[in-house]
Amino acid sequence: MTTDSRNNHRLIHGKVVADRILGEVKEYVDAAGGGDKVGRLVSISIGENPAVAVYVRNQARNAAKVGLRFDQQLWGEEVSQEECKQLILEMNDDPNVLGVILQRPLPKHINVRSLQSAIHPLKDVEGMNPSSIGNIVYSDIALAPCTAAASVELLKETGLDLKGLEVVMIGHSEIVGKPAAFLLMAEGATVTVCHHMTRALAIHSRRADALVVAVGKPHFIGPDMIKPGAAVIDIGINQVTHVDGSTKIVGDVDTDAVLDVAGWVTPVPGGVGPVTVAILMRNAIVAHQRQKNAGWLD
Ligand SMILES: NC(=O)C1=CN([C@@H]2O[C@H](COP(=O)(O)OP(=O)(O)OC[C@H]3O[C@@H](n4cnc5c(N)ncnc54)[C@H](OP(=O)(O)O)[C@@H]3O)[C@@H](O)[C@H]2O)C=CC1
Ligand SMILES: Nc1nc(=O)c2c([nH]1)NC[C@@H]1CN(c3ccc(C(=O)N[C@@H](CCC(=O)O)C(=O)O)cc3)C=[N+]21
Repeated sequence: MTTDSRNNHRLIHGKVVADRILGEVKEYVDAAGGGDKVGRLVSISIGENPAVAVYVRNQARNAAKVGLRFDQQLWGEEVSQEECKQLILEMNDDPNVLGVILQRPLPKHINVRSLQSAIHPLKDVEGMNPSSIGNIVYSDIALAPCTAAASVELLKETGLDLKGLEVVMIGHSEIVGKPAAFLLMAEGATVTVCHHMTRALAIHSRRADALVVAVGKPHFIGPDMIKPGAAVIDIGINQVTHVDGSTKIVGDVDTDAVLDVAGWVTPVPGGVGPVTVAILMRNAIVAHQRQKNAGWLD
């Protein structure tokens, strides 16, 4: 089924939002004296993972676009918890390190919560240190987990007034679903959070003015699951293999089918992904500002 061209205008393209954010970041970096002055963004991956590789490749591309130095570190699967913690603590004290992001997933023997806490809050560019997450409960949302923040930016792109908006979040992960719910509450939305224990999911999804989906199941949401005219933010990234063996990335939403009913839909790829990467760059300069205000930088 092809998408009726009449409805393609209902797609919210992430690139437009991402480019606007990247423009602001580039301006800040230039005004601060350029990448050498601002310090490098460190991305830590432990072991190989295709989804992480895509994300890190785009981080590198965007860092180059805004003039930030990017240090892509790939540690072996066998690295110990203690070694990781030691390396991160050294980065906290290294004035040339602007911020650190720890890519997920991590090997089973690594305690992600412990490593997240080891990244100093002022260098925690993904906002996943418990104290950073705590800030968004206090509605200090300037530096928040990237995908959650990207979802809110894309929802704002619709022009809908978030105050009192009925938003249903499907998925309650610590890195997407839960932070997104708090960010939406900070904007004044009325938020319902669903997960696999939620009974009669469709009752919730069909009453939503805006539906944010972070489940990880291809085409999980069809037109029967949404209210006509609703905004649909698709966070899912799923690789599907066709009968001919070719693979494709699709979201949690059946975009073509939903386009006939929804008011707005974010496509996958081309929606939340690019904005997630741009938000990481923006978080990096927020961290720089906070380090300056804390007297860490001369
Ligand atoms: N674009 C981007 O930047 C990013 C995209 N993603 C993508 O977002 C998706 C979600 O990832 P992540 O947030 O890590 O989520 P997780 O994979 O950690 O968890 C999936 C969530 O969906 C819920 N869920 C699973 N099945 C159902 C169901 N049948 N009904 C209702 N809820 C259900 C789970 O509930 P429960 O926990 O109760 O089982 C859980 O909260 C993935 O596709 C991931 O690739 C992730 C990070 C960044
Ligand atoms: N600590 C941590 N935080 C994350 O946010 C995180 C993570 N670990 N591990 C991996 C997943 C995956 N993820 C993506 C983000 C953007 C794109 C992205 O840029 N996607 C483009 C297409 C990519 C391309 O094909 O170039 C798009 O959707 O248009 C992809 C994947 C973040 N993740």
